[in-house]
Amino acid sequence: MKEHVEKLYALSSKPVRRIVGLMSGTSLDGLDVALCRVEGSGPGTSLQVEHFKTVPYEARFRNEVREIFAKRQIDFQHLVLLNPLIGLQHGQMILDCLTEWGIEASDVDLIASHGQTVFHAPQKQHGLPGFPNATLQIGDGDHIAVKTGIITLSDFRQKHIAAGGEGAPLAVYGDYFLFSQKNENRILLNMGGIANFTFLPGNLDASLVFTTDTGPGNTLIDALTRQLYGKPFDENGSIATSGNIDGALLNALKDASFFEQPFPKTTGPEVFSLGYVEDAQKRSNREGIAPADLIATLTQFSAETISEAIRNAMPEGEIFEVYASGGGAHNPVLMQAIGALLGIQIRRIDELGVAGDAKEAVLFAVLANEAVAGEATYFGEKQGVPGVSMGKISFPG
Ligand SMILES: Nc1ncnc2c1ncn2[C@@H]1O[C@H](COP(=O)(O)OP(=O)(O)OP(=O)(O)O)[C@@H](O)[C@H]1O
Ligand SMILES: CC(=O)N[C@H]1[C@@H]2OC[C@@H](O2)[C@@H](O)[C@@H]1O[C@H](C)C(=O)O
Repeated sequence: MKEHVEKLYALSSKPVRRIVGLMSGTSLDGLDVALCRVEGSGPGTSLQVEHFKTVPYEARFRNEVREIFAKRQIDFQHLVLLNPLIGLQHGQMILDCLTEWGIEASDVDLIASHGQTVFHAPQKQHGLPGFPNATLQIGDGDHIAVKTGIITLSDFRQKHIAAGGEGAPLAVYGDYFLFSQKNENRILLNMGGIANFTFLPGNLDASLVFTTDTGPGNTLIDALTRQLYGKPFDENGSIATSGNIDGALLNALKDASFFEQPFPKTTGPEVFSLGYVEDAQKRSNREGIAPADLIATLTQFSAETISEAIRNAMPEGEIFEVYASGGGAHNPVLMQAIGALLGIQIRRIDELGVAGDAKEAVLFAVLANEAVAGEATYFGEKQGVPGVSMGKISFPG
């Protein structure tokens, strides 16, 4: 309908847009909801997080998603049913947040919804000749738009693949626009289920900017803590602190083709799963390892693969700062191990004005802002994809 297109067109020239960014990550802990006030676009973007909340998922809902999450064989009907269900649930969660914050839905310009990744399959991972990079996020945008009455952009990753990427990480776009700083080389490290980082050169040269996954962040620590201790995660690294790192198992864990691949690269819990750990235990003859030693070793595995990736990305002798975000930034064992391996004090992204837990939701608000009001930004050869506009538009009526 013309009325919707006209509204969208008017949005593109508003001086300030109010955008709700949403992220539901691989940890399945909840929906991150960030209400952002965004001015300008591209390198001229300035953004303020007005409100942020992680709406926790109920155990039943989390288990429903786990039934299909990162699995090659699933009940197909279950996947089809979850697509609208997640859209509706996310829509309701947004409405509840807005009520809590005293904001009318009519005062929000856009919703930017990542959805829930259910399977990530870059070509380098699936290896099937003739098949492209692929990834699937569910939680349909039309349902969010109709439920909330707010124009919704969703399914951001497909355009990245269509333009030659692996569909992730998309962090580079938000990181470059919001956090680049002249004369400071920055690594923005996000440690969710999977860890990734963006390199932002202090000379602000967009063609040197790039972003990549490094491998597991918390996903293996979470999976084994769930299995061995019946807890969702190793709170404050207390289990890891009580265990010892096992060198033989650590070497077996690090012996995987993903770590040999050049940057940029992506992965997911499809690879870094319970089966991955069991296989490394078998190869290193550590099937009987004490639970705390296993958690300590998995924590060190994340820390070493993250630090080695950062080292490999930085030119020799170059000075840089690392700003951490995501749930892993709350794990002191992980943070200290990375700092020790890199020989620097790891800082937190919160110092740069955005709460670490909100950063990924904010990223999608930036991507939606770019789609509606931005110009093409060239990121050069290193990133491997052109500066495309991402996200599919759903009108509420
Ligand atoms: N206090 C804490 N101590 C240790 N770990 C923590 C703490 N708080 C959060 N975490 C870890 O952070 C995880 C959640 O991180 P986050 O929400 O950033 O991940 P995600 O966004 O779901 O994942 P991804 O970024 O891979 O999509 C938890 O599952 C847990 O492992
Ligand atoms: C396929 C997918 O959902 N990937 C996520 C995941 O979580 C962290 C890491 O793996 C990253 O590559 C990506 O998310 C962030 C938001 C990104 O695209 O930058």
